[in-house]
Amino acid sequence: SCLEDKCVSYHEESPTNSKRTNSIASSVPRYILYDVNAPEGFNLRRDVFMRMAIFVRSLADSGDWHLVLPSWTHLYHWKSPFTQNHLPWSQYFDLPSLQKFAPVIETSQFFQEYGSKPLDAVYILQNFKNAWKGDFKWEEKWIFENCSSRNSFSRDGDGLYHGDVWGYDNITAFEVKCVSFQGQVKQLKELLELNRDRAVLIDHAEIALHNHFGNREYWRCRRSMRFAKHLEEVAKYFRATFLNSTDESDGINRPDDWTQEKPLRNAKGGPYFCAHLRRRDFLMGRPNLVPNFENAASQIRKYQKSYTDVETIFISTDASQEELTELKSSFQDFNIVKYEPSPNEIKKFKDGGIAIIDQIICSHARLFVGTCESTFSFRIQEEREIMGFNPESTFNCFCGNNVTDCTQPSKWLIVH
Ligand SMILES: C[C@@H]1O[C@H](OP(=O)(O)OP(=O)(O)OC[C@H]2O[C@@H](n3cnc4c(=O)[nH]c(N)nc43)[C@H](O)[C@@H]2O)[C@@H](O)[C@H](O)[C@@H]1O
Repeated sequence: SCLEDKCVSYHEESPTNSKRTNSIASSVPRYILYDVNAPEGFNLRRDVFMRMAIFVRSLADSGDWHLVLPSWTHLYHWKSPFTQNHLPWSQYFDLPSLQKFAPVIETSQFFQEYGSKPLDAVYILQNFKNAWKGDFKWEEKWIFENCSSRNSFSRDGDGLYHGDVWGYDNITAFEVKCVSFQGQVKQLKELLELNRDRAVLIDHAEIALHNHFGNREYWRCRRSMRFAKHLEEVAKYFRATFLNSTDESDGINRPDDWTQEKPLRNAKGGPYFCAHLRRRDFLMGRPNLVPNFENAASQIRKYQKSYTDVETIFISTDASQEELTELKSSFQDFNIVKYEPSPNEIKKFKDGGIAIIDQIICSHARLFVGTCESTFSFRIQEEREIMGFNPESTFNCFCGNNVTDCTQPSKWLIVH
């Protein structure tokens, strides 16, 4: 927890504190904004969202707090040649479902309600300098310290800090502080209690860990992350048209309202396998985990022994066009199906939406084999847990080249 002297000096150091909100009625809306390390991908960001949503939900008795959903800026992995900035969460997720778990609002609503006033505080989380080194000891702690890396905020003549948040370059704040932070997200409450702030931005929120990974609260939050209906519709049509797969025939019973879901274990899935074959930066970053296509196809053939009636394989991949030709020849013994969106669909759904459609189709397969350590695959596994598949059909990943018996994913089973 906060070391006392640092907490005190925080107040003394702040020359603009007089302008900060210092007393507010409990009914006044208050806002937590957050941001994530720029290079992180979409599916890790979903996990960071969960940590923050679970945290903000836990603040229900401490004021009218809202979590502001960070509008999407163009992510590194989004390769289509048009910019994809300032996208709302409703582009990808069903907002009413999210709001049944935690008080979340879109960035646009935050600007409407809060206007262009300076944020009260920006807390930039960073790892402790000695983290994981020498006599490092794991404990929950945080402390204000000098910033260990550059950030976008700088102090101007008006005494305010000006910076760039989510691609908006006109954000101002009364205070910007770096916080060496280790431990669970719930520690952020101590930071919030230092002042009666109305709007606080937590940057590098990925540094704060889940309060509890995999408990009931975790899964309730995860279940609330229903995809946007327009993406669900496309995936549903694709499954019915090209994969002979409908919820009825696949034994899937998912009520429209996630709070009505019951624990189930009888999902069967459509008559197809799904292979998630992660390429691109994974080939560089985790080469030992990525098999070539020939090898991947022979691994699927082994699974086929337990699923003798399945001959169709749905391929989900970020492979390049050139790689796809090779992929198709390697899998030619199978009936290969791939979702290939038209340019119009890519413009409409964006790269994130196309990836989600792939994920939805994969999550309904009879058997899923993913890429080890890919968060894209992890999110599919969770989706299958929610729908009630046999875990044996879900927690599988391809072994890299020259490896016959690799570590398979941990079975994170759903808790209701
Ligand atoms: C090596 C690490 O990998 C981590 O990726 P990893 O967990 O797989 O998963 P993501 O963080 O989602 O990043 C991968 C991104 O690549 C695209 N992508 C990957 N697989 C597919 C697919 O099957 N279909 C489609 N349509 N798109 C795909 C998609 O935009 C997705 O969000 C990154 O988050 C880290 O930044 C780092 O690069």
